[in-house]
Amino acid sequence: MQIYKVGGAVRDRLLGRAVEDIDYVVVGATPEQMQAQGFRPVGADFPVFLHPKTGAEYALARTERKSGVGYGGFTFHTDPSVTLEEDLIRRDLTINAMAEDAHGTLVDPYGGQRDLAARVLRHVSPAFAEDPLRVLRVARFAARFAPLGFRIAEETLQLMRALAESGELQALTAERVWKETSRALMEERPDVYFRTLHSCGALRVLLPEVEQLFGVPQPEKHHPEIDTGEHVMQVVEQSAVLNLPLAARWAALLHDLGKGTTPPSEWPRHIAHEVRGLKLVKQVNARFKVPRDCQDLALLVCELHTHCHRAFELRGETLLKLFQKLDLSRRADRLESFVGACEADSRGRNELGKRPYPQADYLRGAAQAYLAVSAQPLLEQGLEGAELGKALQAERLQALNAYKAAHSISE
Ligand SMILES: Nc1ccn([C@@H]2O[C@H](COP(=O)(O)OP(=O)(O)OP(=O)(O)O)[C@@H](O)[C@H]2O)c(=O)n1
Repeated sequence: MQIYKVGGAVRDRLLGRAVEDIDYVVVGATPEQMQAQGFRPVGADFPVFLHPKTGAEYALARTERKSGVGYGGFTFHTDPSVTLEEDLIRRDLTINAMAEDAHGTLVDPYGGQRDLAARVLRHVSPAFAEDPLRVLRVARFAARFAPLGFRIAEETLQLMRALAESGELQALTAERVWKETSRALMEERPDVYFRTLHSCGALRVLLPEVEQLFGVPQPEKHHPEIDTGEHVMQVVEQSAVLNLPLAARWAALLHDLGKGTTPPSEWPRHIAHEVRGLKLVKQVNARFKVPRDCQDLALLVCELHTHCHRAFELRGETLLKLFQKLDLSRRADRLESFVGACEADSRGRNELGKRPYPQADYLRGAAQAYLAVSAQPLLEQGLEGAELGKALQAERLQALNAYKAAHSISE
């Protein structure tokens, strides 16, 4: 049997990037031979094995034929006569379809090096269409490699368009879509993922609530970019510039969904879009079985982002309600993500986005004042239950009013 490194490890080495995990392909072996050498099979029907010591993945060279729609709709053909070239041709992109033998010799039958040098994401062959998830993968690689100047080949975009139109994307499981999307959100240019999906027609299928923001105008005074879809893309981009965690990036993507349901007669204003957005955010969260912390933050940012922008105008009572909604006394960690997503929103507006955002520090200070109020003295006075709750809120309100007063004096 011959063993080769394949895929991301080869690509990343050639790009001079850190190699995280190494995948291997094995040519000329049977499952029985692999097991005899101590490799552990990953699943009953899947020709992938784990190395007994390193845990690295070793896949038998295989060809795939489609047998049905969706995940699990594959049959694998694997036998010792499948060649390395036959295995590589069914992979997604030329830059992912290179292999390297134990001596470091590169096997590159489909122009991976050429495309790396030219900064092109190009599919290897029509076998690309065997797995519709690849539409999302290409968009994710575009998001990752955009800072290096990569673009998607025109013929690959056409194939992605055809797949988006074929209805196959609907069959992708929630888990697979969320995995790609959450990984893409953590890339350097997450907006490029959504821009790519928008341009090939996949956003319409996967996230129609975001798709419908394109073409919706906002008032030029606050939004020189005008188009709501463009605004949201810039906000998502800024969420990465600010190095925000996943939940805040997800919230950045969904914060303005309500603007997609404003009657055109009201454009470019979007009265109560924060509340109108909530139903749509819930809908998207449920569709992709999004983790709880991401779900909750997206709802909070959707409902309350304008509060954050208007922080200086908020009365003590409103600040109190805001912090209660954020459940700050139990979830103090949430403040940074909330404020971060709101700052990304403020920055995602062309040149106007370069304005400072003093609201962030103001709210941080107010939150400190709120959290500094301790229940201990009240407990010592013998208060309990609803009475204790009421007294605690009164003290918090006092602290917030004092903070507000001190802040306006110092201004
Ligand atoms: N739907 C898929 C998934 C994977 N692959 C192939 O399997 C390799 C390994 O897949 P994976 O580990 O998911 O991706 P990497 O390329 O290693 O990228 P990443 O750095 O994102 O892990 C890819 O390079 C590609 O050759 C593919 O062709 N189609």
